[in-house]
Amino acid sequence: MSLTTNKMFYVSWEAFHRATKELAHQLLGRDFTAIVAVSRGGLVPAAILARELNIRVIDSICVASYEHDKQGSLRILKDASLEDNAKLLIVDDLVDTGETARALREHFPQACFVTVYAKPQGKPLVDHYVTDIEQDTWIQLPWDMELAYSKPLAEH
Ligand SMILES: O=P(O)(O)OC[C@H]1O[C@H](OP(=O)(O)OP(=O)(O)O)[C@H](O)[C@@H]1O
Repeated sequence: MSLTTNKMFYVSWEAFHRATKELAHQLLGRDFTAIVAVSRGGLVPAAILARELNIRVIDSICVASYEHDKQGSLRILKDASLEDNAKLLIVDDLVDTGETARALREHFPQACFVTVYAKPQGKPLVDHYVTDIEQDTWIQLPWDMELAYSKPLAEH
């Protein structure tokens, strides 16, 4: 993910849960036998989708992006042990530039790739998503935030 402006989209746990359940509605009736969560961001939506769609075989692929010289490529720290096939559901929280999604699509060409949030650049790479987010907006996910005191407006 890259932050180019300070536009923020704050997501509460409830909002994230609701959006992921909407994603589950889109996928209902499809015959998925297993989920691969893209760690780390995909772990939470993968758990929610597994519950809603009654999928009990869950695996993960652990990735990190190269930050300097090899920008754009992805390092696989741990691969999934499940074989690529059309009944495999690959889950991530969001698609931004699409670099992660592109690499995962190459890795799992037959699988269905879904995210909860999608920015315009990455959107064409996902099969299903729920919420559009502008490219220059940073998505603040609930596990990256905590409750904090907010000063009354009159005191600002
Ligand atoms: O479309 P892209 O530009 O590739 O960005 C999307 C990726 O970025 C986030 O992961 P992040 O790199 O923040 O790692 P993390 O999930 O382990 O925190 C997110 O979970 C996606 O996997």
